[in-house]
Amino acid sequence: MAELYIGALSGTSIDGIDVALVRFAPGPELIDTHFHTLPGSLREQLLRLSQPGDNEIDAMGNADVLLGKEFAAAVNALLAKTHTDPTRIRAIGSHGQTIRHRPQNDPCFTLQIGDPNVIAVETGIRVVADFRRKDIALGGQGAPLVPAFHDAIFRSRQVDRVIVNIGGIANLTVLPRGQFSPIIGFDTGPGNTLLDAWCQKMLGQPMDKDGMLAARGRIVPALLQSMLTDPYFGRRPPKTTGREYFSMDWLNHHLKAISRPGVADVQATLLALTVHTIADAIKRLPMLKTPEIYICGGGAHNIAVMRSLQVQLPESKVDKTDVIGVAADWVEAMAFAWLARQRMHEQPGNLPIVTGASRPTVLGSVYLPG
Ligand SMILES: Nc1ncnc2c1ncn2[C@@H]1O[C@H](COP(=O)(O)OP(=O)(O)OP(=O)(O)O)[C@@H](O)[C@H]1O
Ligand SMILES: CC(=O)N[C@H]1[C@@H]2OC[C@@H](O2)[C@@H](O)[C@@H]1O[C@H](C)C(=O)O
Repeated sequence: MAELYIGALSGTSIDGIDVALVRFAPGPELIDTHFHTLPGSLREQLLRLSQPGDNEIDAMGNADVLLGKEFAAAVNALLAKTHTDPTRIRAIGSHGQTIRHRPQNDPCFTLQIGDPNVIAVETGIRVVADFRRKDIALGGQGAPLVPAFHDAIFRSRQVDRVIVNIGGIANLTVLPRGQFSPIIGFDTGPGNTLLDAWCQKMLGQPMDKDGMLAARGRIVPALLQSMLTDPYFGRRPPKTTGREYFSMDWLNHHLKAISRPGVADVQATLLALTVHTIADAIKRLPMLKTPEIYICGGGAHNIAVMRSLQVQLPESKVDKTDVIGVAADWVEAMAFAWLARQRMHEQPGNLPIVTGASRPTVLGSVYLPG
């Protein structure tokens, strides 16, 4: 029997909440979507919580509830838009908002907020949340989780494929055409986070729309080389990272040695960093024969990013995931609908080969409205 789920996510760009209504019959079909803008004050609070600071517990407790309300509002708006009664939804899969991810700590941890109890009560729908920590309890990094979903919907028998999500952080999934070849998945490094941060700082704009500022600049080779020396890029997977690592402090550290860099030149160099680290990660993948490369996440709209990826990977066709059936903006939200369904069907959600966990496991806890 067909089932309806809603996937909800606020990603590392902290630009707003993506919600997707998905029908599983049993393959997933995207029915409709909604993007819910976060109030500016809450966005500020979340950005602050993403870096170590003062009085974090009070700030986190407050943001946890406020964000839960925003997730509920986002879901309710989608239900209204689609004239869907809440009783028809089997569950909401809510990722929440990552405010800290410390895969290198001992013990490592990850923290997502957006209280699922509030979401359940204010929507009247059961919520599956806390998707990452069971994987961490089993020795994994709790991320990336989307590779299992990519495998479920994007794997081809004929060609090798690489799916690249360019969100705040960029992550990729390698889907070899052979049924039994292992999937590879990891975070390549910064996606849009530094591009957004520099643009915000220098121009007061939340993003460099279509890479226009970057297109006016020239790459600063010394800055690019300095950033590329970061050990993260050379590390072997499993590996994940976050905006608390690739932060303005990280950029300022590398800028120190550069005398009077131009605003557009730094933007161009940051764009080159994103593209270079993704392309380099793909070039170093074993066993792939000219894979097809499909991009999702907000970075797929950055024309300059897409063009330069194609230049760096001339033998492959670089395209958006739209051409293989899912609009680039909605892959992640759909993935959390899928993960909620995995939870309700008591099926594993993680891929140990990707996260480093000791075994596949059912992910997430269930929160009831009643
Ligand atoms: N037209 C555009 N031009 C340039 N950049 C864009 C454009 N549209 C979206 N973006 C970028 O995409 C970002 C949002 O991407 P997305 O929603 O995939 O991030 P996210 O889901 O928060 O991240 P993550 O996958 O890391 O959790 C914006 O912050 C912006 O940098
Ligand atoms: C801890 C965390 O929130 N990680 C995100 C982040 O954003 C992109 C990349 O880094 C990815 O590893 C992950 O999100 C997706 C949804 C994932 O788990 O696959």
